[in-house]
Formats: sequence, C-alpha cells, structure tokens
Amino acid sequence: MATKALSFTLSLNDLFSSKSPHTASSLSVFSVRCSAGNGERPWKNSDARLVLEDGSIWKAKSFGASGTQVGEVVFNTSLTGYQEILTDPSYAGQFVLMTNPQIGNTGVNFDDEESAQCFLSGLVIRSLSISTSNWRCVKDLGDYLTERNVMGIYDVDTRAITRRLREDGSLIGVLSTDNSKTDDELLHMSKSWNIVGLDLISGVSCKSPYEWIDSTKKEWEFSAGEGPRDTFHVVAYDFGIKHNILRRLASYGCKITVVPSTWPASETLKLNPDGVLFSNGPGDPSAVPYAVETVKNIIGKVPVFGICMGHQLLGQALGGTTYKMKFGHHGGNHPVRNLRTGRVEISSQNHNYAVDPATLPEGVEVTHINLNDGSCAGLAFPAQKLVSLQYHPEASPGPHDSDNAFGDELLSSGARRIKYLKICDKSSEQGLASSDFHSFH
Ligand SMILES: NC(=O)CC[C@H](N)C(=O)O
Repeated sequence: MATKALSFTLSLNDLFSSKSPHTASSLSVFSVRCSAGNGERPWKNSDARLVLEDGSIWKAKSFGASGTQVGEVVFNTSLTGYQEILTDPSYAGQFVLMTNPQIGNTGVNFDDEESAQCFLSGLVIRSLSISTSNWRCVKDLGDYLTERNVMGIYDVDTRAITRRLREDGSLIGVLSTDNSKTDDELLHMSKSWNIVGLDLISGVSCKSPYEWIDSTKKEWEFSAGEGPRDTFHVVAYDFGIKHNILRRLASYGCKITVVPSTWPASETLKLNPDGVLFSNGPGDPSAVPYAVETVKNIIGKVPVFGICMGHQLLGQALGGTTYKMKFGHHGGNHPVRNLRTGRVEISSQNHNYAVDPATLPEGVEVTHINLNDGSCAGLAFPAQKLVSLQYHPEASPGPHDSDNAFGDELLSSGARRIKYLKICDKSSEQGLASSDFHSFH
C-alpha cells in the first residue's frame, strides 16, 4: 500500500513539474488548485461585500482590484463579449452583473477593446472560470481587471440579484473588500449616492479632436467587402464612443474626425462634413444640457445619426423628454421591430433611459420599437435629415442584424454608401418627403 501511495505522489509531481508536456494554461489551473503549502488555505473565503441600497448584503469573493466602490447595479444578459462590455464607456458609474453564470473562460485579448480604458465601477459574476482557453487569449480576466484597477466579485448569487433588480428596478450598491468598514457605513454610502443628474460624459470623452482610420479587419468583416476609403467625411461626437462604431463607419468608406463632447457646433459646421454622428455615452441625458444645445445647433444643417445616448440627446434637442427605465436594457438578445419593413432584428443594447415618443413634435417618426416592452428604439425626422437608434447597430458584442443601419450593400458604382448620408443626395436636396425616406430601406 505504502509503495502504491508513493508512486502515485511521484506521478502527480511529474504531472505538475515544469518539464511535463502540459500546456501553460492547464498547468496554471492545476497549480492554482494545488498550491497550498505556504500556510494559506488552498481555497478562498468570501472577502467582499456588495451592499445594495435596499439593505441587502451579498457576500462574495473578490478578484481584480480591491477597495470600496459605489455604482448602480445593472444586469447584462449577453452570453459572450465580456471584454467589449468591460470597455464600453457607457457603463461608467455602473456595476455590470453578467447573468451568464461562467465568465472568464476566453480570457482577454488586444483586439476586442471598445475603448482605451475600463470606465465601469465593477464586475459581478457567478463563477470565475479557473482556466482560460482561446487562441486569442493574452491574459486572464483577473489580471486584466487588476491592471485596470477594476473591482470584480464572484461566487455571488447573480440570479437572485437579477430577480431583485427586475422586481424593484436598478439599485445603487457599494462593493467593498475593506473589513474596517461596517455594513451600516456601506449602506449609508449606497443610500447617499445617486447616478441621476450626473454628467458622466465629461469623464469619458476624448480631450481633443483626432482622426480615426481603422476599419473592421478583413478576417472579421461580415458584410460586403470594404469599399473605397474617405468617400464621406463624418464628424463623430465622442460622448463615450465605442471603437466599433468608428470601425463600421470606416468600413463603409468614411473619413472620420472624432471630437470631444464639448466641441462647439460652429466648429463642426466649419468642417463642412457630409454627416455628424452623436455617439453612445454613459449616464443621464438630462444631466448634459450643453450636449443637447450642441445637437440643436447642428440638426437641420447636415444629416445626423444618433446612437443610444446620441439618440436620447436628439430626442431632447427636438423638444422631447427622456425618462429613466425600471432596469433598462443590457444584453445582446433584444428583439427590435423596424416598423417600416416589419423586419425584426436581434440587437445589442445598453441603456437605462429612453425617449418618450409622445413628447416629440409632429413629423418625427418612431421607426423602431423594442419588442420586449414596446419602448421607442429608433426615430427619423426626414425634414431635418435625422435618424437615430436607441440600441447598438455596431454590436461588439452582439449579433450583426442591425449593421445595415450604417450602410447598404455595394452599389453598382462599387462605392459603399452610408445609409444616413444618402439623405443628402443631390436628388433629395430640394426637399425630402418621408416617402423618399422610406425608399432607403
Ligand atoms: N449606451 C448608451 O449610450 C447609454 C445611454 C444612456 N447613458 C443610458 O443609460 O440610457
């Protein structure tokens, strides 16, 4: 018996020795599981608390950065794409809870970043994958979050928290790894913070204008091949813009100038662009009246396209109001109906606010609705050469059903066209009837 036990130990040692033929990732998995011997337990106990403003306390295990952080908790139902979610600047001020129970299994890579930074408050997941396995992986999720100073927690009942958010609406929470803080202190912090009314755009927008060049890489292009470059000049307002919006514009032949959120409308108009894009961005659209003012000064003068925050700002600039939804839409599986064509797109979404269509002036058309709750998902105002979507046609992550919001298939001339810029065609300059507009779809 003793001999058998000894040989078993030896073969395990062989297995984990650096000379064994196993891959680095499988070794690191096993070494994490078997690394006791330094006096510490080989498992981790709860070392973090998420305290919600409703008084509930959720014990969890921390990964990534440590500390104390406040934010609004929202749940995201995407099955894939956690890296794009982590780098979507629209999550500034929010904890993202992933309803998919296992996160981290594909690690992170250099190509899937949607911005240069992670602006979210933290990540909440059920199970952190103990191994990473993907040909593009350069780093595991925990190391990535630590480097970017983002707090994460796992081994927390994400299903129970999601049900609470669905029933009671979005909640403010405080996440802490600091044992010196009492539950009451953390509860007080969460009750005294509010995301409504905060200008979160100014913290995520670029500081000065720049040119964007990259289009979608050939191997990832899912639409018709790349057309001629620089056919149109688009000025893109960066309210927290995702890189894939810029890549898709470039793929459809645009030269793009990205400008900060505070860039004056007069300077934009001086550039004489073919179109202006108002991007996605974090927080409450009512907290950024300066951006609404800029939008007001541009619409009607040049074709415009609004995405998510951009759509909400357009709604306000037209005289409409926005409201906060109960728990918003965050995920890659939201059905949207295009009311003009009847076509249903499965879309990528991330928003907590929506435009109230009843408050919009005559002539503004609701073009899309979210089929989960009937909320307004798209607008058009042909008289002002304006289109906008509440969701994310650029996806990343998410399905590509809505990509045609950017452009049409290759035209006979060989040039790809940007759909919203078609409304500035010479033929329609004399006056654009809404029936003309319909024909663009
Ligand atoms: N993705 C976005 O642009 C988000 C828009 C807005 N901040 C909201 O939460 O509704």
